[in-house]
Amino acid sequence: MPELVFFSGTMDCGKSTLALQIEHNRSARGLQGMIFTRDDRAGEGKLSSRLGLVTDAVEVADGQDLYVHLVDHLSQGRRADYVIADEAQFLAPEQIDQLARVVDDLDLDVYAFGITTDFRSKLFPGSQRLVELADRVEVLQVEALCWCGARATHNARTLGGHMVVEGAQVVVGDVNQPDIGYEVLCRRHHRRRMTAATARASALSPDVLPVETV
Ligand SMILES: Nc1ncnc2c1ncn2[C@@H]1O[C@H](COP(=O)(O)OP(=O)(O)O)[C@@H](O)[C@H]1O
Ligand SMILES: Cc1cn([C@H]2C[C@H](O)[C@@H](COP(=O)(O)O)O2)c(=O)[nH]c1=O
Repeated sequence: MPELVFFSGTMDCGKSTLALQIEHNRSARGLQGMIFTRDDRAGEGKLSSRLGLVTDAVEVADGQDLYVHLVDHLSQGRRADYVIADEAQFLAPEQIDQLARVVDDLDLDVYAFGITTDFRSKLFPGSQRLVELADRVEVLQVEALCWCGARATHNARTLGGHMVVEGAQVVVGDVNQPDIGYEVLCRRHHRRRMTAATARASALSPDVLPVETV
């Protein structure tokens, strides 16, 4: 049975790498994939991994109907044996419904990859819809780690190394704004807004001893 699978995890846990591996293994056996992405750090129409691999992809636009895109593609006599959607957190909920329809009505497997929550630990609308609709949600095996060594479960946005909790939900990483970065943290340190830089700074500052009053 074809499936809608949501591979989810924090940033930097290997989602795009896995997407490229699935694509490689299937294309090595003569299958052809339809690859969707949106706002990849490598630029428009690219699916890239931090390991340096990159492939061409269809850049999804606002309001684009992904089911219609597949139907048009197939009715032109072109092939699509499976579908990959990277950066799926950036898709609209309706586009996730369209991907579910691709599974159910076109009998194609759809592998979606994305982060579940944003820098404030709130669900992205696209990821929420994936959790609601997916046949399976798979958490990636390679753990990203917090600076303290615990498993990283949350994504922090940083400004000059300091965690911020205000701002737009979507700010693509590694492009345009050099001051803004992302860091994965465990829940404890995300709650305390303690990044690697702030932890280092507080470790360096001299202990403040309680002052005894007479
Ligand atoms: N220099 C490196 N050597 C080995 N593995 C690396 C290196 N740089 C990145 N990685 C691996 O790549 C992962 C990030 O891959 P990527 O697919 O881009 O992540 P995601 O799409 O989840 O953000 C890291 O978690 C790490 O396992
Ligand atoms: C937490 C968070 C992330 N983003 C952006 C930053 C990156 O461009 C992608 C995640 O890509 P990755 O391959 O999983 O590293 O999402 C964002 O726009 N808003 C956020 O809150």
